[in-house]
Amino acid sequence: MSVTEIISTEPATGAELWRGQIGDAAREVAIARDSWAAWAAQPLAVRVETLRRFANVVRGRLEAFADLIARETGKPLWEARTEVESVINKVDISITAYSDRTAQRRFEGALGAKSAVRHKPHGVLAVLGPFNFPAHLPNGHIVPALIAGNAVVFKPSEKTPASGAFLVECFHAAGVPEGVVRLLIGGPDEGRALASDPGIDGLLFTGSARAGQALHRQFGDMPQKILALELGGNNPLVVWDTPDIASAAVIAVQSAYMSAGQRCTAARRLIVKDGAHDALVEEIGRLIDRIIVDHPHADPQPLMGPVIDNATADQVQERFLDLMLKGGRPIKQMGRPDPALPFLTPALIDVTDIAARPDEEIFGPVLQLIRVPDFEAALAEANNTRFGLSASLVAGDPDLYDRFWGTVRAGVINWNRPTNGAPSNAPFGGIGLSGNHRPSAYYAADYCTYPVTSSEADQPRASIGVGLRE
Ligand SMILES: NC(=O)C1=CN([C@@H]2O[C@H](COP(=O)(O)OP(=O)(O)OC[C@H]3O[C@@H](n4cnc5c(N)ncnc54)[C@H](O)[C@@H]3O)[C@@H](O)[C@H]2O)C=CC1
Ligand SMILES: O=C(O)CCC(=O)N[C@@H](CCC(=O)O)C(=O)O
Repeated sequence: MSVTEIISTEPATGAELWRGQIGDAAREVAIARDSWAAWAAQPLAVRVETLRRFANVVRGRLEAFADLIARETGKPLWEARTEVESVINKVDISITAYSDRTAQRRFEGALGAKSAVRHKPHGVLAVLGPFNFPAHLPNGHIVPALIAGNAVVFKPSEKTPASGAFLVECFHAAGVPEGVVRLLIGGPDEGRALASDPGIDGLLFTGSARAGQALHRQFGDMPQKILALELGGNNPLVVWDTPDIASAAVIAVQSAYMSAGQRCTAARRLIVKDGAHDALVEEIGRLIDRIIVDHPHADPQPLMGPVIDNATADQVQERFLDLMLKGGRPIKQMGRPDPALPFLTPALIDVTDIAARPDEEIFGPVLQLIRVPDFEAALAEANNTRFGLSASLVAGDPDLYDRFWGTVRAGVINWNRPTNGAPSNAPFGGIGLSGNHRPSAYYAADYCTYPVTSSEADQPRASIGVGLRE
């Protein structure tokens, strides 16, 4: 029997939250195709004004939106509120980015002509969103795409369709024509159908490396379509020679366990100097014991809610067990207080003695400790991954940071700051398996348009200087 509905349940309770019909990618793309030219023909000021209204609509619905995101993802309410703030802030940032990155440029050309560089929208862009930031991350593609004059077909994650539907409703309420932002409900099958629809001009994807690789293969013989991939990470946090153990431990905990470890920028590997790490590990352990893991609306507010669903909790537990079977030594065991629900307690495991450590992203609250003899080995270990999204160094010595910055391969490199919490007013993307060199956030403006170079004169101007007989 074919599935015709997507049902969204609250991870924290298992209660049904939302249900909706699975959509038809071809239909949504056709509607968007019919609508995009009129949107692109609007003056930029009209599109900008419409997007500013969208920000106001979201602002007016902040509490309802945050409540929905908290219920649907399980993230704490305070964190869901910060996600909605990011949705609002994205508008002004994207307007600035559009003029900064894609403004018209004119300069002197040959024979008194002028040269000009202007940008055009692609047409219809598909957006596939992840579950962990079901509003902020797809919004980070949709807003710049709309400002640039594209139409969008957005498929939220099958795990967070209600948040996706809410977001689309806000665009429509603000006056973005219904045909210009289309909602496609569905899972990977609908994602594949959307990605292979001949009517799209490009795909903006945030999600796992595995899905990103599949899409990259699918787009292999379509160089004419823009493909932006924002993928996962196996991010290192190196703590070296710092007297401030308390702050280092806080940075480690924030990096590893915010959003229950379900951030692409979460620290997965904590790299420390062998023999000098005991105090740090003890302090992290003390903090872990104090972390409140609870329902998103609980009082006091938790640091972490559940992971997204029971299947994910099972997988994360299996991966933790697998690290133990391979020789990892748990410092803080992963707990699951209620086996029927996906609440996991934060885990810390020493994997130094595992000879071939799996270079995989464990998308949950697991931090792997790796002890190394010297800073050279720390740098090598930080780079011992196919991914390259974020990396942080905690150390007092600026020379160490210079070496770290110069050697480590990642799109986000921080000093005495967590690996996560990247700003929206800077480019955001990774190298290696973390993306395809089309960074998002501030640079999303780049992949939402293509540049057109023109040589222009108000009268024909030409001269063949050589090669003609008198
Ligand atoms: N670099 C970045 O900016 C970010 C990356 N992520 C990454 O996203 C992942 C977590 O999100 P998930 O929702 O689990 O990712 P996912 O890859 O499972 O799903 C993402 C979206 O793609 C769709 N999809 C899945 N397989 C597909 C396929 N073969 N073809 C077409 N569509 C497909 C899904 O339905 C969903 O809408 C993590 O790996 C995380 O690191 C998450 C947030 C930010
Ligand atoms: O896309 C932006 O506007 C900035 C990047 C961003 O928000 N990054 C966040 C969340 C991404 C994730 O980890 O899933 C972060 O760095 O924490």
